[in-house]
Amino acid sequence: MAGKCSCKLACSKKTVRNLGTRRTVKKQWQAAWLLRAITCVDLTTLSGDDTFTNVSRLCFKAGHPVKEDILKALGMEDKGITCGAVCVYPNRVADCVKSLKAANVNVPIASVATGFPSGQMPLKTRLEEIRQAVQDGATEIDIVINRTYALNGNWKGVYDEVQAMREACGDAHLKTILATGELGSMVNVYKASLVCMMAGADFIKTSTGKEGVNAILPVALVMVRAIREYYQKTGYKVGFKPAGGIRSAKDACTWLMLMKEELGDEWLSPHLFRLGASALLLDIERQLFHYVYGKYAALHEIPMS
Ligand SMILES: O=C[C@H](O)COP(=O)(O)O
Repeated sequence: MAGKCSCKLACSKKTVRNLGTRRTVKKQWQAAWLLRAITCVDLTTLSGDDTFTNVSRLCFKAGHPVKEDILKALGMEDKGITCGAVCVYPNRVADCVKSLKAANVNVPIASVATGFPSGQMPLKTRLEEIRQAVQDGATEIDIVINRTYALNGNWKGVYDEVQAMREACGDAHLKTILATGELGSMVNVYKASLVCMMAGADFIKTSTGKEGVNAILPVALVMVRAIREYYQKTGYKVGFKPAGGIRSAKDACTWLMLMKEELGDEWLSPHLFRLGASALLLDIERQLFHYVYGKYAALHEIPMS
């Protein structure tokens, strides 16, 4: 991706290169950061072969993200640590409602909607999909923006659609997925971020996880700076959700550092920060296991990850 100003782009690259190195967290501080990361994870399954069975398992895991013995060793067994939400296709929302109830787990249900991931459907259908997901029990909706409009510079079109989606959500939180890997330039990422926030997004999210390039730090930096600018100008705090390809505990810490450095401590909690990930929890649990037991877990030792 190339922005108009190569100097700014070089600065962004330097800023993000330093993120994982300038500040590193180790030992008990790393364990604390990882537990914090867990509370911000939107534990996700978005597959064609999703069934009630794997969705139930996901829901249970979202409510019990770390094994009891590890939590006890960390003195955190009574802190009610859960993931930020579960994230599924609209057709699986009812499965989540049933599974969370059966497991006695209180975790929000996020549903992707609006013809995820491409969004190539009539607006009427996309809005109906949102309403149905909310009616079925989703309290958070992850929509995709219209990339055709964005690439053609039709920002009014993007704004109008997101605003209609905002309305269709009712009380549900709206996360707008920019699909930055398909936006073609940093300038478009910046404009799309602002347009979504102006249209009422509660969160802006990098990617669907299905693009060729998903959550990457240089692009995220543009988005979080747009959030900062929007906050400074309007007083509204908008959340940030990187998603797609986030797999390691180290990555999770780096994303938290980005939030701390660019937006401050308030953006280190689930109401303003989420990590969209299907496979991140395994590595986080492995690292916590290592911190507690001084060795890496065999897979059978953390079977629910
Ligand atoms: O919104 C979440 C993403 O689809 C998850 O992507 P991932 O499977 O690469 O973690």
